[in-house]
Formats: sequence, C-alpha cells, structure tokens
Amino acid sequence: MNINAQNLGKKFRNEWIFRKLTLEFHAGNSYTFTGANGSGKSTLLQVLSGFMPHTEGNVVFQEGDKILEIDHFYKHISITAPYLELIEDFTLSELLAFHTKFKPLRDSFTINQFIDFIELPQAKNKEVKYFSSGMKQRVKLGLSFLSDCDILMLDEPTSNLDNNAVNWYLKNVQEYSKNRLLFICSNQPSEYEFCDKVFNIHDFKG
Ligand SMILES: Nc1ncnc2c1ncn2[C@@H]1O[C@H](COP(=O)(O)OP(=O)(O)OP(=O)(O)O)[C@@H](O)[C@H]1O
Repeated sequence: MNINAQNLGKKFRNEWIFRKLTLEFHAGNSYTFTGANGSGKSTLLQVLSGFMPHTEGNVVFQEGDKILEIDHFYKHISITAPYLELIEDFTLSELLAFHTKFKPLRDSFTINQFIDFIELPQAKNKEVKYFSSGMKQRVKLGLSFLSDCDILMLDEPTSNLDNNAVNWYLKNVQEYSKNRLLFICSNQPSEYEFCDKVFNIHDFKG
C-alpha cells in the first residue's frame, strides 16, 4: 500500500493548518511528523487517513495498480491516538472479542496470546474503565501492532508509558512495522529515532 498526498491542505475557519503538502509514502517505510503543540500533526494524520476531510488537494491510496475509494481507507488502517477511546464498560477479553469482529488479528494471534503480548494477563477480566492510562495505552498499541492491516498510525505512541513499556514499544514497533506503512506523530526523538523520514509540519504552512 502506498499513499500519495498532492497539494494537500487543511483549513479550520480562517487558519491553514498545513498547505501544499505533496509527499509519497511507501509500504515498508516509516514516517514521522514533528512540530510544536497545536502545529497540526494530529490533524494531518486524520486527513491522511480519510477520517477528516481535507480542504484542498488530494490523498490517494494505491494498492498495486488499484486506487482505493476514500470510504475504504479505514479498512487498511489502525490508529493509536490519545483522542481515540476504548470501550470502557467492556472487560479486556470482551473488548478484544468485539474489536476482532471488525479487524481480525494477524498471524493467527488468539485473544489470550494478545493479552500475553501486551503483558496484561492479570487484567483479562477487568473492565477497561479501571485500567491505568498506561495499561490503556498498551491495549491501543497492541491493537495497532497486531491488527491485520497495512498501515499503522501512531499519535504520541509512548504517552503514559513507563520505562519498561517504552522499551516494549520500541522493540515491537520495529518488529510489527516491517513491510507495512508506519506514521508517527511525535515530539520525542526516542519514539521515532528508527524512522526513515522525519518531517516538520512547520515546513507545510503554505
Ligand atoms: N475540529 C477543529 N476545529 C477547529 N480547530 C481545530 C480543530 N481540530 C484542531 N484544531 C486546531 O488545529 C490546530 C492543530 O491541532 P492538532 O491537534 O492537529 O495539533 P498537534 O500538532 O497534533 O498538537 P499536539 O502536539 O498538542 O497534540 C490547533 O490550533 C487546533 O486548535
């Protein structure tokens, strides 16, 4: 899967968040967007994913010779972001059973194997609303790493993680982004120092 952004721009009211962004993103590569708080990293990720409409330009998802309709982009993407909530009333097992109905796990991972992978076996039957913020982040990252899709979008991936969990993230993000397209939004070099390309959103202010 490749993504081409052509003259892409997003405006909220009278403010251009980014403009004239023309870039190609290729499967098997990793891309990071950096920039100050409020500069537009999350907005760009949501526009690239098709979840948020752009104001001008174009985003094209290409699989071989096939161009995908924007309404189908979501099937290929898994997003981890602070603004995306987990279903709090489910236990971890229930959440995973629900999630995998829509996005199956890759490599024939079972729900129990997933729970071992995110290192939360003691929380299997605990409701998500009682999870700490770091536990929730592990669940979100695990869903991105292990969902069977081509594109990973990680917005502030190590927020709320302790040192052990950051190391867990660093090991798995490199392992599970192989042959996929990886996007990271971050201001912490340790989160993205392995990335192939790093862009600053301030370079796309028109
Ligand atoms: N729905 C919206 N309506 C109006 N303005 C918005 C909307 N969403 C975001 N913005 C504005 O767009 C700008 C970019 O926000 P965005 O969340 O993309 O920044 P960011 O670089 O991800 O920030 P941070 O590093 O703090 O997460 C901000 O000025 C924000 O207030």
